[in-house]
Amino acid sequence: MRRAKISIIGAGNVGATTAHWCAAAELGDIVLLDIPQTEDMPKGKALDLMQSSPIMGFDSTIIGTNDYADTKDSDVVVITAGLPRKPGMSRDDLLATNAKIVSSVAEQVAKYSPNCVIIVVSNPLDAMVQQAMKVTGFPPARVLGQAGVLDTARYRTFLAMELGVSVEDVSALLMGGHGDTMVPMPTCTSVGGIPIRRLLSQDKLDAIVDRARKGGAEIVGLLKTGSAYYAPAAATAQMVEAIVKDKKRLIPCAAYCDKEYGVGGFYVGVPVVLGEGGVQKIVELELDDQEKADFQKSVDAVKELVAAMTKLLEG
Ligand SMILES: NC(=O)c1ccc[n+]([C@@H]2O[C@H](COP(=O)([O-])OP(=O)(O)OC[C@H]3O[C@@H](n4cnc5c(N)ncnc54)[C@H](O)[C@@H]3O)[C@@H](O)[C@H]2O)c1
Ligand SMILES: O=C(O)C[C@H](O)C(=O)O
Repeated sequence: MRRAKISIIGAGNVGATTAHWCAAAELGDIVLLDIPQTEDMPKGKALDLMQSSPIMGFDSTIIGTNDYADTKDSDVVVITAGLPRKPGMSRDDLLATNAKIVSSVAEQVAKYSPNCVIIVVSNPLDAMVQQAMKVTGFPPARVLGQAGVLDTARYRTFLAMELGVSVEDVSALLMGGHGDTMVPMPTCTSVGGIPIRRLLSQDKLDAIVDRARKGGAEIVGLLKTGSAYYAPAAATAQMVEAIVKDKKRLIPCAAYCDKEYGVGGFYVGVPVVLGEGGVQKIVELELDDQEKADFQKSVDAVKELVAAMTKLLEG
């Protein structure tokens, strides 16, 4: 059986850690790419990671490079290239710099791996994934963004901490954009099969939702030099796994919604079936009035961000 080829563009914190999780799970052979100015850094990280394989017991070839030719014919390409935010910044403050970076990366990805599935991680996520689809001209099913798996994992972690139970028993869903307007779905949250509202008061639930919404900023405030990477990389690796193993995971991703949820042609976090070829299906839920209003607010924020990006890029 042929191993999957996974290229990761941007060999910084999220990129290198995604390579680590993907290699440890034997998801395929990995190419870690960064800009020429970083010289041999991607090679160094790749070799270091390879040397952990006899200890950890995984078979995966990992190479580091500054040359897109090495990424040729990848099955999955993860884009983590771009600046992370610093304390006091919002993700949207990265728009101008990262839109240019993601555009140039997407152009190279389309040239060297015209049949791949792209997972965008760079922020501000919902605008970056829209730009990647535009530049590559790929069908929307093959371009998606990582946000919901991470945001949901944060929400699940805080719920498990509050209830003193295993994270494994907490099942949940968050929708909307990857920003302060993300939409938690208490009606889709349960612990060991028990609806969350039977276990937690509304006040406690609201506080947990608020912490999950601000989960990225909480880590930025603690790290001071950049943003989260262990959990974001684990979330990305889970998406890579779903694609290369055609697992058909039902998980939240930033997916292109046109008629779906009445979004009208933008990327936003929704539950999808993720497998071979990318997004196999967008799962449309009946939202209650509050969820509808919150989701619309989040979609409006994404639309504003994309409009700002278009203005920046077009002059
Ligand atoms: N979607 C999410 O949930 C999520 C989570 C965490 C981080 N992020 C975002 O991911 C991005 C990366 O975060 P990080 O912590 O790894 O940052 P980092 O600074 O550690 O790494 C970024 C890497 O991108 C490289 N890079 C810059 N321009 C490039 C280009 N044109 N081509 C290839 N590589 C290029 C840099 O040299 C650097 O090595 C940031 O934008 C961050 O906000 C998103
Ligand atoms: O918060 C950030 O800037 C990084 C990422 O989007 C996160 O949620 O951790």
